[in-house]
Amino acid sequence: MRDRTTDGTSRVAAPGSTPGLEVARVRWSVAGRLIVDDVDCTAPPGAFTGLLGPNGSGKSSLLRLVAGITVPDAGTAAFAGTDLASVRRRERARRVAFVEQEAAAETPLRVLDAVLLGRIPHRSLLAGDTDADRHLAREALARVGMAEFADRSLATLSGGERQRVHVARALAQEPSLLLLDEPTNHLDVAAQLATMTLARKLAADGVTVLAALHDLNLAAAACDHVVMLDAGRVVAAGSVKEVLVPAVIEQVYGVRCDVLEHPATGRPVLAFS
Ligand SMILES: Nc1ncnc2c1ncn2[C@@H]1O[C@H](COP(=O)(O)OP(=O)(O)OP(=O)(O)O)[C@@H](O)[C@H]1O
Repeated sequence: MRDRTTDGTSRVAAPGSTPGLEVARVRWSVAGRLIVDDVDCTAPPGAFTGLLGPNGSGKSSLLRLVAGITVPDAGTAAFAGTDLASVRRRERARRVAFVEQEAAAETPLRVLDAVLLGRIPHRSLLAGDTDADRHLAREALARVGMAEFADRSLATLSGGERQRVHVARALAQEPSLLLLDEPTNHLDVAAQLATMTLARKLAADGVTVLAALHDLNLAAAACDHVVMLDAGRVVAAGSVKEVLVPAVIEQVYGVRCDVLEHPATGRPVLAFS
């Protein structure tokens, strides 16, 4: 598995018994504009990968291509060695969960029922929820700290609460590949840290997690692997220590930064100036 960057270098991704997500030569244009420009990148199996880059760099577009919501003009996204485009919709929904950045307008739905939607790919078409489904859905709500909201109407929740319910729905789906588009949006600092800890835990349990993130310090603190996009292209990929360096940050964001070491974790901390 390789990440190919614009300087032509490539890097072997972290070893794993089965390949995780492998995006190969993916291109996507809309209205005559190239948005995702020949992207090669990987999300190693059982790791938490951060997809980074400035506003408009193509993070959401790439996630939507991997999720199968949009179809690339060229290239493939394979998971565990299988081209996802060749997988039937229902099977794909069992394997891949996607939490979008801005959820669609909410229908009046009870929180627990919203989470139970994640179980649909796992049951036969006419069957209703089972006790096991409801148990899993409640467990998923508990994992995102929303257990006591099960009977509330989704429409009455705050942005951050709703965001966590969408993550719970993705967890109830029991995916092997979890795609998250800015999962810490709307969240306070404690909820942000809890979300990152959860992503790390899921990865440790074998889920391949790919999350678009804006906060470079959250990515530095939590990710195993990062991919930096700029103008639809991969400009750097690798470990946090390899990618989150002053030269890359300055090139991509046009800001100066120093990289310090976290006194407790030893991970990089970026100080911008
Ligand atoms: N359906 C579309 N029609 C036209 N332009 C689009 C469409 N989807 C995405 N774009 C454009 O593609 C570019 C990349 O958008 P995208 O949402 O993928 O970026 P992003 O990195 O996720 O940005 P942000 O960090 O601001 O969420 C933007 O300039 C956006 O306006």
